[in-house]
Amino acid sequence: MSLSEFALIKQYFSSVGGAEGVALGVGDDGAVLDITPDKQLVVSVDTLVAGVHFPQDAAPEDIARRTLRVNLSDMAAMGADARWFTLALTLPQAEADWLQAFSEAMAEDAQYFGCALVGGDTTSGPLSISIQMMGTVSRGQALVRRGAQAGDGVYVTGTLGEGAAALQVFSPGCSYNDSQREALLKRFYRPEPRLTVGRKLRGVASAAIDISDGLLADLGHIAECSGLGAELQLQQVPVAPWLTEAVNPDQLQSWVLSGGDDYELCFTVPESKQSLVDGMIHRGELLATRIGLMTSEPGIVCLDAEGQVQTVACKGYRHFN
Ligand SMILES: Nc1ncnc2c1ncn2[C@@H]1O[C@H](COP(=O)(O)OP(=O)(O)OP(=O)(O)O)[C@@H](O)[C@H]1O
Ligand SMILES: Cc1ncc(C[n+]2csc(CCOP(=O)(O)O)c2C)c(N)n1
Ligand SMILES: [Mg+2]
Repeated sequence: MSLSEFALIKQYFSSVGGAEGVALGVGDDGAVLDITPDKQLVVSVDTLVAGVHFPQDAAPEDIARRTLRVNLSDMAAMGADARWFTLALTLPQAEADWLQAFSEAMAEDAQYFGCALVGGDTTSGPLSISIQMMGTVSRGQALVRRGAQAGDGVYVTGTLGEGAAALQVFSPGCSYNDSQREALLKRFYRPEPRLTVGRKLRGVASAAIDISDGLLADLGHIAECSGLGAELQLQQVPVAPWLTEAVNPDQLQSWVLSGGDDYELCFTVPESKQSLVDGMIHRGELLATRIGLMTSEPGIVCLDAEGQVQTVACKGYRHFN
């Protein structure tokens, strides 16, 4: 029987680390490593494979921006300042035009987000791009998945569902109009890594993760790592109004809760900090919405507007499922 992505990692790789200087190893959005008495290095790696993470015929500039931003999203989830990255590129062929467009877009985004390419590896084979991202935080300031406590509020940045909705644009017979299509493609290829939010949440959030696999799956990681569960108020989960109008409610709910590819942050806040966070949201300093509560009972419970428990079938994207 084939193992799922997470069972595989747990069985074969979760106990390989554990050396001196490893403040946090396998199991979070990035590892946290002690480098100086007051600074820690945050490291993560994410691979994008043609046909799995983006369409085979995607433009080189789109692939470059998406790959960099998806990796920056893990730094945001850790509350880290992104600093340096390496690039491992596997290409079916070396085409000058493709490489020019890819490298120009990557350089432009790297400059915009304040990180620098410092090395990599180039091989021939099916199109696949890996970025290893390195960032820094002051010691003890990294946001981690395991820090939530029962009673903490659950929040999410931005809006959810557009990542999954964008996949329809790549299918024949897609029913979006031109401006919707454009907005979804932008969202898919240029997700906004929530680096500023991550920084603001240092010392405030008790746990954080970025939503790559879907809200239920990724909030599930915070819950599991913290030995807790969560209650989600479904009607509070933020969705772009135009998407609510354009898509049938069942389809929309599945995209919002389980679609993935949103690259927003989900984070938890202890009660003592909630008025601070709610004030920041109210003043427009933090683009986030409170969507639920951490509970001591394991599992994620979804509640509808009447407080009734709703069963949601698909929990999120998994490789090898
Ligand atoms: N082959 C591996 N060896 C060691 N650790 C791994 C391996 N694959 C994944 N991990 C670790 O397992 C955890 C979960 O990995 P995963 O790729 O799901 O990260 P994520 O941040 O949740 O998702 P995403 O890759 O979409 O950002 C991370 O801590 C990651 O570093
Ligand atoms: C062409 C195409 N088909 C499907 C998807 C959906 N998808 C693929 S991997 C993934 C989870 C995040 O990946 P990982 O866990 O590897 O970071 C999601 C939601 C896509 N993005 N592109
Ligand atoms: Mg992540």
